[in-house]
Amino acid sequence: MPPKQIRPDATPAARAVALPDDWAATPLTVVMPTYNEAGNLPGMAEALMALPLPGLRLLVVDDSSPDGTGDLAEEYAGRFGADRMAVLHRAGKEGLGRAYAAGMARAVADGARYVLQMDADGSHPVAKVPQLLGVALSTGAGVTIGSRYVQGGSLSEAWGAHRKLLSRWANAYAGTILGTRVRDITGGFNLWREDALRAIDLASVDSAGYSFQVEMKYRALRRGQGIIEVPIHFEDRTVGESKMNLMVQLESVAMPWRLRARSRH
Ligand SMILES: Nc1nc2c(ncn2[C@@H]2O[C@H](COP(=O)(O)OP(=O)(O)O[C@H]3O[C@H](CO)[C@@H](O)[C@H](O)[C@@H]3O)[C@@H](O)[C@H]2O)c(=O)[nH]1
Repeated sequence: MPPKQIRPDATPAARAVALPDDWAATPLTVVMPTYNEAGNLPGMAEALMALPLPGLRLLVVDDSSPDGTGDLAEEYAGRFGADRMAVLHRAGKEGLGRAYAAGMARAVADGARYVLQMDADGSHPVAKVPQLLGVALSTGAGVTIGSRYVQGGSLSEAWGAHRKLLSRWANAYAGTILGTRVRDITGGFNLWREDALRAIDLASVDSAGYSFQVEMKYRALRRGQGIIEVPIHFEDRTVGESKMNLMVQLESVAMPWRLRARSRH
C-alpha cells in the first residue's frame, strides 16, 4: 500500500471537524522515559496533572536511574493515584527506544486510546498536549507530531547555530533516504492513535536509541497511516543532561539505510 500522508503543515483550522463534547476525557496515556531526571520529573508530573484533560494518565518508564527517579515517580504516583499515574520499572539502561517500546505496549494493553511520547526534561511543551489531542481527534491522523520544523515551530534560543544545523541536517538526512515529507521525523513529541500503534509490532522494532523516532514514523507511513504536524517551540533542558552518545548517533546514521533496504524486499 503506498504511504498516505496528510499535508505535513495542516492545522486544525485547515481541517476543522467538530470535536465531541467529551473529547477532553479521551483515554490518553503520556509515556515518559526517564534516566536520571529527578530534577525534572516533579515539575513535569505536576504540570501534566494540572491540564484540563481528565482522561490523561502518566506512565513513567524508568531504567533504574541511579539518582532515584524511579522512587520519586512512585511517590508522585501514590499522590496522584493509580488511575492517573503509574511507573514501569526496568532493570537497567537499555536506551530510549527500548524504554518507549515497553511503555507504549503497556499503555495500549491498559486501554489507552491515544499514546503520547514525551521527554521528561521540559523540552516538549506541556501546554500543547490538549491541542495535539484535539488535532488528532478532529483529523483522524494516526500520528500527530509536535513539530519543530513546520511553519510556526521553533527551536530553543539556547541552541547555537551549529546545534540547530545538526538537528535540521539529521531530519533532512533521514527524510531524504526514506523519501518522506515528514518535516520533523526525528522529533520525540508524538501522539499515536491506539490502532496505529497496534499496527506496528512494537516487539519487532529494531532501534534501541533515538532512531526509534524515525523508525516508528516510517513504519506508520508504510502502513498507510496519516501523519499530521502541529508546530511547537522546543526548549532546551535547564536541569540534568542529554543521554545522547556516540552509539546512539551511529545507530541514527545507519537506521534509515536499514529501513530502506528492508522495505525493498
Ligand atoms: N528509560 C530511559 N529513558 C531514557 C534513556 N535515554 C534517554 N532517556 C530519557 O528520554 C528522554 C529524552 O532523552 P534526552 O537524552 O534528554 O534526549 P535529547 O538529547 O534531548 O533528544 C531529544 O530530541 C531528539 C530530537 O532532537 C529526539 O530524537 C530524542 O528522542 C529526544 O526527544 C529523557 O526523559 C531521558 O531521561 C534510557 O536509556 N532509558
